[in-house]
Amino acid sequence: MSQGSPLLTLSAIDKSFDIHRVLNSVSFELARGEVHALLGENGAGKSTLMNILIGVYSADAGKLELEGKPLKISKPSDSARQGIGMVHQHFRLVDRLTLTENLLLAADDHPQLKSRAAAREALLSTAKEIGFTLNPDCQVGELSVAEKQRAEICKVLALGARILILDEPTAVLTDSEASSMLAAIRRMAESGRSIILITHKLREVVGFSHRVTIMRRGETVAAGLDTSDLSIEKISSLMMGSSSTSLSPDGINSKKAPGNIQEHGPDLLAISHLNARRDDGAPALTDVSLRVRAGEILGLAGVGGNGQHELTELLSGIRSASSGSVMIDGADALGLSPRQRRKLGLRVIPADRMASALVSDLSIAANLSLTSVVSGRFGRLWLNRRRIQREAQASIEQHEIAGARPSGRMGLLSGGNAQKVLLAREIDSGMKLLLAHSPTRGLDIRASALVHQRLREAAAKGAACLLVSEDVEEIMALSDRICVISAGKIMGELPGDASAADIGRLILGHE
Ligand SMILES: Nc1ncnc2c1ncn2[C@@H]1O[C@H](COP(=O)(O)OP(=O)(O)OP(=O)(O)O)[C@@H](O)[C@H]1O
Repeated sequence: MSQGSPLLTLSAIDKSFDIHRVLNSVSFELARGEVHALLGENGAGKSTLMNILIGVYSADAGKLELEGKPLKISKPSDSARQGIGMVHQHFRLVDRLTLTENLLLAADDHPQLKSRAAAREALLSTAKEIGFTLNPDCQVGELSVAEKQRAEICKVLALGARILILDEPTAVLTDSEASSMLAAIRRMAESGRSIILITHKLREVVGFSHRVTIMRRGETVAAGLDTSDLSIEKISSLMMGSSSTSLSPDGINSKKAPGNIQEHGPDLLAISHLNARRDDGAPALTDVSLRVRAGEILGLAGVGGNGQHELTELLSGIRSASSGSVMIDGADALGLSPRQRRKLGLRVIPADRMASALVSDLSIAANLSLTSVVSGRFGRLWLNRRRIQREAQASIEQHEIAGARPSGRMGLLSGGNAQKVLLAREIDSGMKLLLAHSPTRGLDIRASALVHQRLREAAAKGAACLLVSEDVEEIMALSDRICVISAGKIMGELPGDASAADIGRLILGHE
């Protein structure tokens, strides 16, 4: 990392939405060739600050400077012209096009990338430089999540980014994919680029970043600290205020709650010899049998892409099985709609909450009441809107959904607060079986701990919980029993106190 004058400086940035002050005199400084982690709890203001830098929002006050000169950014193309690029969590690639075509689509301001051959060559040389392999002629829709991410990074770099903002780049990756991504990020910095790494994973901050800036509630609480002098405990207390370090680095309370393991009741979920296919016709699930009893959490561990997605869709009622049976609370559920399964007591926290469970264009009250409206609880002919608002306000208070108003738009909530809305809606008195898929993905330490607490409480009250997660620590922290899935097959069952090595052996197919 090069010393000397900073490459980029943001000083005393203010931003409000209506009367809500989101950034309060925030400062941030980036050096040439560094990986600079930007850290803060859900809702701290990280995305808003970065959106100001890339021209999506404009600041109400404050100053931006690039190489000591004022930087004027009023729209995204201004930041791109200055060599600032962002890779968002939801990739901006068109699935039906090849990677080369995606680059051409984004290359309006880049006459040197106008021909297909030039765009293709730019992608290949960028990939080679940072140690990625990619095929520029492959349709993006055929790529895995990790490949799409590499593709998006190459696209942004090929467009000339020298400052690269990465928004939680490892959130959707497996452990080994994440390690190679982090190593590539270091290589990008070594080649002179500057990286802003937004992450919730403190190990990535300490292990892979040169410096860290920490935000809390719209303010900078630590600016540009050298990570070589910092422990994970110190970072976590700076992030959350001093009261806070009973949580482990990734937000996982390492002990199961005392009394969590109780006398388990009857099977509320019984899956027998289930077979299903993927969208492309290949086998997704082969002869899967599982049962989850009242009062227990069954963890389903495995590397992502091994049938977990299809299993959750199938249990939710949005994918069909080729054979086998699924019983929910003793009733045959396979032929039932999602709504009928809900009546049996099934509640679902899907992996991609914004795509499959929440409606970002609707209000928070509408999202909280969505399922009750369908069931007629707020009236059959006319909706009792006042009651919907009143109950939403009570839910917001009870679940401490910061910055939320019943009439506020769902899509504007931060990730952690959006998950709280979903938990508030799904964990209700009618719940018997909770299916939670990667419930803490993208959440900060405190929000993750809250989700874990909710799962434990649900089990303690007698619900059966199926926790599907790629995060082995999460599985170990919460599960009473653990099953391992690989290539769509259940590889075996382990007790809740099994070690990561035991789980790893089953994932690899070794007894
Ligand atoms: N366009 C907007 N209108 C109103 N409020 C907004 C808007 N964008 C963000 N907010 C609010 O600003 C606050 C900061 O949100 P922001 O997304 O910047 O946080 P974050 O630190 O990136 O959180 P996360 O880690 O969950 O992504 C939140 O309370 C959010 O609801």
